[in-house]
Amino acid sequence: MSQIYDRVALIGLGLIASSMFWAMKRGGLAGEVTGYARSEETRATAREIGLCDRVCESAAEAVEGADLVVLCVPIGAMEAVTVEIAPHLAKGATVSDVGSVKRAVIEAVKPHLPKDVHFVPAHPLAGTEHSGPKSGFAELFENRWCLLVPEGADTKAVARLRKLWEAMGANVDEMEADHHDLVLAVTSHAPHLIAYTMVGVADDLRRVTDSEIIKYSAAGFRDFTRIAASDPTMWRDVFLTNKDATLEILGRFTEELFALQRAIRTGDGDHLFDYFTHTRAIRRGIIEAGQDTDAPDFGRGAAKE
Ligand SMILES: NC(=O)C1=CN([C@@H]2O[C@H](COP(=O)(O)OP(=O)(O)OC[C@H]3O[C@@H](n4cnc5c(N)ncnc54)[C@H](O)[C@@H]3O)[C@@H](O)[C@H]2O)C=CC1
Ligand SMILES: O=C(O)C(=O)Cc1ccc(O)cc1
Repeated sequence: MSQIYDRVALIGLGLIASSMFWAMKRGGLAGEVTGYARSEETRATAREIGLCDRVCESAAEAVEGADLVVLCVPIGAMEAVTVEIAPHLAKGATVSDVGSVKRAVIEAVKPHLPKDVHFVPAHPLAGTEHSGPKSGFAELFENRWCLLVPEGADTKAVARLRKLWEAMGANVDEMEADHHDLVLAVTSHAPHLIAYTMVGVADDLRRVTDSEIIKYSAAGFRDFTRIAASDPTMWRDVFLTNKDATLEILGRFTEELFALQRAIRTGDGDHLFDYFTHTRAIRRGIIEAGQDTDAPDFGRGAAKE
């Protein structure tokens, strides 16, 4: 595959940045890739494992001369990083990010960028519960969606970034920021919160010992524990910044949960049966649309069925 950018800078060297690096290297998609992470330890690990062609001592140094800069830090760090790099960005460069929430990132980043750079927010819908520089792999984005939220950005800059994500194996769609945040609240953010809660509940239930929880974990609970092992900083930031959409979905969730609770208490088998028949149809619809991988890890390189 041919080179799409001459110089890419990755700010934050965790799961997503390292997966991008390996995918770009595999495909020859970037000339030089520079990287920066806040912690000395992460920078040392990156140098050790060959993550990035050049690991820099500051974000400012990393973005110098880059034609693409991708912010791969937790959402709460996006603004500070942008303020730091803004004076050092090359004229005509594209700045993007991979944050799980889009409106908050746009509000944190856009006001600080010079007028002569293009801002094209992005969100790859691919990940695992692992984090850090060693957790990435080139196949992470294969057959996964990457949503671009261009909000009127230069069409050539958007098309070039789309090309990069497609070359890394992703299917690309464009979406408006608030809609993105609502869709993700339903499909990712609320489910993560429910998983965190379920694992917390199991832990509270002292009648079920830890060893029993581990020993008898059926697939459903096992998936909850996997999701609940996700990075606490990242997920704290997701809920703090996608507050309204998450609260709306959780409101609906608790209403439905109470209705099911009532059906169980009153012995209303018809309600339960109809509800589960409806949800089964939704699942089958997803499979027929070819959008389920049945992979144990969401995003772990499984091909579309
Ligand atoms: N983990 C996942 O499954 C997915 C995460 N995302 C988004 O991608 C972004 C990064 O997530 P991961 O790669 O999973 O995180 P990670 O925890 O693996 O890596 C984050 C990196 O950012 C660095 N960092 C933190 N604060 C910094 C700062 N102020 N300046 C410079 N570097 C800083 C950390 O040292 C670390 O190297 C987040 O915004 C997250 O919402 C998007 C899709 C999936
Ligand atoms: O590991 C999982 O189950 C995920 O859901 C991965 C994931 C986490 C955050 C995102 O914004 C996108 C994908």
